[in-house]
Amino acid sequence: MKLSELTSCLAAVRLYGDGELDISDIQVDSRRVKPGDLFICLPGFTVDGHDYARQAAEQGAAALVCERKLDVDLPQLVVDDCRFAMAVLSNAFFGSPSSRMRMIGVTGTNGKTTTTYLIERIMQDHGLKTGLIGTIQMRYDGQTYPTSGTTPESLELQRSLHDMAVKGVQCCVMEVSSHALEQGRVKGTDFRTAIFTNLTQDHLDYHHSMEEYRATKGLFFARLGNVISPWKEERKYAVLNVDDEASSYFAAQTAAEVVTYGIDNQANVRASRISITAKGTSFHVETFKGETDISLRMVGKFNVYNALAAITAALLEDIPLAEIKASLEAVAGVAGRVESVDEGQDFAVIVDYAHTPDGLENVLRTVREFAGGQVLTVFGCGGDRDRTKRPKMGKIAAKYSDKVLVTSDNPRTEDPLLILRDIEAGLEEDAVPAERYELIADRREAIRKAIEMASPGDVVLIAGKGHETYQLIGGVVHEFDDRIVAKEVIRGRSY
Ligand SMILES: CC(=O)N[C@H]1[C@@H](OP(=O)(O)OP(=O)(O)OC[C@H]2O[C@@H](n3ccc(=O)[nH]c3=O)[C@H](O)[C@@H]2O)O[C@H](CO)[C@@H](O)[C@@H]1O[C@H](C)C(=O)N[C@@H](C)C(=O)N[C@H](CCC(=O)O)C(=O)O
Ligand SMILES: Nc1ncnc2c1ncn2[C@@H]1O[C@H](COP(=O)(O)OP(=O)(O)OP(=O)(O)O)[C@@H](O)[C@H]1O
Ligand SMILES: N[C@H](CCC[C@H](N)C(=O)O)C(=O)O
Ligand SMILES: [Mg+2]
Repeated sequence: MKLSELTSCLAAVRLYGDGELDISDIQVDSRRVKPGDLFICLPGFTVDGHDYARQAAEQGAAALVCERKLDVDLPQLVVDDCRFAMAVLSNAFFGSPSSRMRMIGVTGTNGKTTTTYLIERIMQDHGLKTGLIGTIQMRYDGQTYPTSGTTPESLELQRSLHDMAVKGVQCCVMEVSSHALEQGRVKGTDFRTAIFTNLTQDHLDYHHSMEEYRATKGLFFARLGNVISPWKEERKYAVLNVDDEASSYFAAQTAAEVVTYGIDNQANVRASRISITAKGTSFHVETFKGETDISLRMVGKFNVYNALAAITAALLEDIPLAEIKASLEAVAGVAGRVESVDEGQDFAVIVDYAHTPDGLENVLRTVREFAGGQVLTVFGCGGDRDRTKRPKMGKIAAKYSDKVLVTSDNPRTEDPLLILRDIEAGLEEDAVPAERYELIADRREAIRKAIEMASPGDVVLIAGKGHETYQLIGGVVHEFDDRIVAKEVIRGRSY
């Protein structure tokens, strides 16, 4: 594609140099630049991509996109905001791939991954070739690819959507994080349906206040309909959880058709008669296309919400309710979400990805409902993330557990002991007796201790890392999987 063709899709831009040269690819990491590539200089949170322009040039970059004219002998597109320019250029370069498939996006503090998995299953079973992008992985056309976060950067996203389109993917369901909305990672992506799960505290390190966090999530609904592909039906849907008060705020922001789901309040898709056991959750659902009973193999009231969101999105795709029911009932669960570790022991061990106060409270309430004995909770909080959630999670863990083992999650660049102390501050504030909790920085050791302590009928909940197969300590990535560690300890205990 010619550089000048690309510039035409950007509003405010100054071009220095030859616009007629061909661009073979786009890169944002100088280390990946190949001859003929366009290098976008991203002013990052840790380093500035402008400092790597020279290296990109040495590796054969054809041109640069930057926020100030650089002293590098290459054609340059000077823009106001490289991150936003990246989204627009990537979408144009890859030929607006989202316009070639049904896009369903899921945002909210908790439940995004689970909801996307449920939707993927329904779409696949219906015979639609479906792609999935989110926290655990990206997968389509029989292949899985690792992801480094929840929502990819716009360049990677458009590249992946393009590949999906080439491989005949008809529908893509993806998680849309608040970081992504703030940074314009999904800018230009043509969503047909935008789903909201819930809004509770997380990421206040990045968004500063709940109002700001909500406003960022609101961008998803406010922008829905801004991108309209000529061949697609123009109808867009905002699927909102009517039991979450943020929904009315989003409803007021969107031009799309609002479709609601919920349990406690009147909704277009509403569940009732909920029954939760240790094996699963059943409920009755009334929808705008009939009613039925559904028995999920996943536990917890929160999974009823995730299922309702998936049902609503699927009905909007004209999938019959009976088919939706069959697909949902076939899902055994999502990796690392209330996942049982069963080595034949006489107590339960559950690994869960709850890493927010609300997530932890939900999973603990569920666990308490079917625990035949004590609840022993192992959890920690990630470093370089919202500090204010730490004491809150400490309080919640103590409220619903008989014993709490406070340990490390991914400390990242923080001192693990200081994170533990932040959590302990919540325990102290609630005057939790010292014998009801322990601080053990080594996660393996904390898991070992909890499992050693368990008696028949007890539940050991290991929260925060779910599917993760690593632990980030300092700058080092260590292999670590709660499920494997728990298995090893249980096996060791039985001999
Ligand atoms: C805060 C944040 O969003 N950071 C993202 C940001 O990193 P950054 O700005 O620090 O990047 P940087 O290291 O400063 O580099 C700046 C630029 O220089 C370039 N560079 C750098 C070195 C070099 O030798 N050559 C070079 O060209 C880099 O490729 C980059 O383009 O840009 C990077 C790549 O473009 C992202 O990977 C990175 O996400 C980091 C890993 C991250 O932790 N993000 C989290 C907070 C996040 O986005 N989470 C959300 C929500 C999670 C959820 O609740 O589900 C998510 O969607 O994952
Ligand atoms: N609808 C829900 N409401 C509240 N908590 C939930 C809900 N669904 C799941 N959870 C809890 O949150 C944890 C994370 O769930 P899930 O991975 O589906 O959320 P997510 O929004 O994708 O998280 P992330 O922001 O990390 O991508 C689960 O392990 C569970 O404990
Ligand atoms: N998407 C979340 C995941 C947190 C998972 C937890 N294990 C941690 O590392 O803090 C985040 O990046 O904040
Ligand atoms: Mg997720």
